[in-house]
Amino acid sequence: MEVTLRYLIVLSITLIEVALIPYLIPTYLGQLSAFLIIPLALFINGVVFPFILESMFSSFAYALSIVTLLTLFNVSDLLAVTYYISGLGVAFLIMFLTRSLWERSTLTIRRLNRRPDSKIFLLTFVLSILVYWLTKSVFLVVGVIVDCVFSSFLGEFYLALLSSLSWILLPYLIIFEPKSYNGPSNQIYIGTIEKVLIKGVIPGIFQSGYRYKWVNERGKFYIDFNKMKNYNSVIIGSSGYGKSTLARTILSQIKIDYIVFDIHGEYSDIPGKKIDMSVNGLNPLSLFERSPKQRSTEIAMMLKSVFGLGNIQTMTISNLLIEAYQEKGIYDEDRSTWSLEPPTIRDLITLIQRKKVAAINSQDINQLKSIEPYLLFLDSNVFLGKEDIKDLLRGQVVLDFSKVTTSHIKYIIMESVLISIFNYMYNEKSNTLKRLIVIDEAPFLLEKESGERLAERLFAEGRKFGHGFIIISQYSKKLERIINNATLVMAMRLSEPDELSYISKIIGGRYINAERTIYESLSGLERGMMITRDITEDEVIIVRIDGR
Ligand SMILES: Nc1ncnc2c1ncn2[C@@H]1O[C@H](COP(=O)(O)OP(=O)(O)OP(=O)(O)O)[C@@H](O)[C@H]1O
Repeated sequence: MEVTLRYLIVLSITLIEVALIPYLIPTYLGQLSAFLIIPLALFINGVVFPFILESMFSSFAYALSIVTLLTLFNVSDLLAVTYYISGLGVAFLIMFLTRSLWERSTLTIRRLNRRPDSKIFLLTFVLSILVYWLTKSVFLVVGVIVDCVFSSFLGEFYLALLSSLSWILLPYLIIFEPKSYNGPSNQIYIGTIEKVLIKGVIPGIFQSGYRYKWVNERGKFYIDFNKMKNYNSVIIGSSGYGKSTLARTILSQIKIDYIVFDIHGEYSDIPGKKIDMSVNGLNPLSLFERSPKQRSTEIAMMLKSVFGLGNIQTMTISNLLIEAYQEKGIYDEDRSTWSLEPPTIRDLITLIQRKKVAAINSQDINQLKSIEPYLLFLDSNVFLGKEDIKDLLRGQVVLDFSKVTTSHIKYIIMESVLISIFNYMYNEKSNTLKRLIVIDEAPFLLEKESGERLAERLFAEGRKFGHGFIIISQYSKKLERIINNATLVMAMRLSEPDELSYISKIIGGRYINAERTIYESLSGLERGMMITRDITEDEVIIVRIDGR
């Protein structure tokens, strides 16, 4: 057989394998292909190629191209190369036992060139530049050079040409057909996948179970909210590593309504109306379609959380509120009155002052006095907003809290807006995501008991009504009760050991060794990188976020 034809056959086999394996990986066999199909293919190649090429040396030279294939399929460790080499070993044995083949093969050794072929050096130069231009990979360039030099000593120009060409063709086939995560429709592009966590081929000797390691991956990472079990996600990471940037990347592409709780004024450049909460404000005593009694309890509980009030103070406020609603003609039993204009904090203070004058015993006066300072503290123009909250929150909205001066007021507005979202949410069921709510600096809300309870309910019940949440936090404290209802946890660099182990456990799932590997990487992630579990592939990946 012609030498050229032999190399063409070998190259074609490799290319067919490369073309077929990507179709097998995502669809049918998942990670199994990396552990079964590739090693098997490599072993068979190792056995068959020496017979086709009629040379052990050429087959070995070709092994370098095989390394490319391995690298591209993330089976980049030396262990995997041994599948091919062991195949060569089997071929060697067969050749040795069948003397004729052995003799033909050893002819190559005798043919070894002492003076390398200059044509091949020129070829090396051209191919190296081409490979670098196409792939920007020094690894592949080194592969071409080694392959060519090896072939030049064999004096086989075609081997140099064909096996080097495979260093270009293999990456070309894969680079230009990246593995797609989550399909092309309804997607939000997040960035490029750089690594994927895979289970090692052999169980660890000094530890129980398989060891996990990161291998290079190529592909794009998308979020498709409608494919999520619930629409909730958590973004966690130390300050300055890109949490808000990631949220902005999502929001700048999303087509549906959203509400962003922007605590530090970091979302001014995304689409949508920006509302300065220090100016517009809203009346926290609005009913938001609740009954006056329910709403009075909610407000009293909120003030209890904010100021750490006692039970008697909380009850006093609740009763006062019911009275204040009644003074405005709003009654629990008459639903038609619920749409009347609600009282304000200022009305509540006036009511206390009137009641103090009218009180007949000192106990009543003292109770009223004990809550008065808190209400006076909240007597702010911020709470005199007359705009209908429903109109305020329609469409794509950024609620800018950066100019609201006191944290108590900030919190009360936040909780009131969330309660209104919560109450209006029940009006309509939905099978798709209709509105995304982004809460930056979530601990600010979650540290208060009433805020935590509210967030927990919203997280658990939002899906049915087409509401999804993105909770952003620097630490996991207080996230425990909501994180289990989050489909996607996107973690950036963390440094606290407790945080690291908690989040690694969440992302790593039930595999203890995976958790260890994630822990180590999470503590050293660069800015703009994250570790997450891809929900469609169920793979843990490292993504470089395309920040906007
Ligand atoms: N993916 C990215 N690509 C490029 N630059 C980024 C990326 N992510 C973040 N940065 C840069 O890092 C800086 C901090 O980012 P960002 O404000 O998003 O961090 P953060 O985690 O939200 O911080 P904080 O918790 O303090 O709000 C910004 O200057 C931003 O431009």
